[in-house]
Amino acid sequence: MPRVILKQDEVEKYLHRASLLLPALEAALGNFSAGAAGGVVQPVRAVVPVRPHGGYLGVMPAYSAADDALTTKLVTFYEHKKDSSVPSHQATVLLFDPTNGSLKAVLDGSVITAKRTAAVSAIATKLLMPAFAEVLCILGAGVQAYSHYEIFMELFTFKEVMDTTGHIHFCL
Ligand SMILES: NC(=O)C1=CN([C@@H]2O[C@H](COP(=O)(O)OP(=O)(O)OC[C@H]3O[C@@H](n4cnc5c(N)ncnc54)[C@H](OP(=O)(O)O)[C@@H]3O)[C@@H](O)[C@H]2O)C=CC1
Ligand SMILES: O=C([O-])C1=[NH+]CCC1
Repeated sequence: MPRVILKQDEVEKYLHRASLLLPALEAALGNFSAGAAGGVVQPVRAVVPVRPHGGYLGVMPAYSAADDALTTKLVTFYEHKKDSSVPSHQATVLLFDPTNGSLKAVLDGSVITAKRTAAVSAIATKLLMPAFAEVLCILGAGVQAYSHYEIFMELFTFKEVMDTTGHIHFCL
């Protein structure tokens, strides 16, 4: 059995701001982009379709020599059903001891997925956004829309935010 099991509220406590992830993610992206010299082994995600139920299971293993971290995310994603109490995306992260392969921790992966994805978008935006951009437009209004809104409002300044529910938020 792993020594540590972190449920969603506990992961949320450690990751209370997605921007806490930025330095580690920038380093990880740099290491991945450096190829073999960066010491990241991350095969393309394996995806198993669950056709009768309109879903998928994705398996996302990785090893980072710089962090000496061995992990995999398991994620299921299903068609979003209106009024369902089950989120369309559910994830779990397993962390192993790289020296002997023992399972060290099982973490709820939903908060990690929401915040990591938004943080990576924010890194790309920091590098690519034109200086004159004033309006943030978010397509969709689900988990990712919220996590992107959260970190974009923390890092950037916009005059307006528009979403696909038709709401416009005036920021200045
Ligand atoms: N790259 C990555 O690492 C990750 C990518 N993703 C992807 O991000 C996307 C959003 O994920 P998530 O927020 O968790 O999903 P949710 O199910 O929480 O939200 C999906 C949102 O998209 C809206 N939507 C669906 N179809 C349309 C459409 N045709 N036009 C406008 N809005 C639409 C839904 O509206 P309604 O409620 O009205 O149906 C809902 O608000 C997905 O495609 C997901 O696979 C997610 C996690 C990680
Ligand atoms: O990385 C991820 O968790 C996912 N990408 C697309 C669906 C889920």
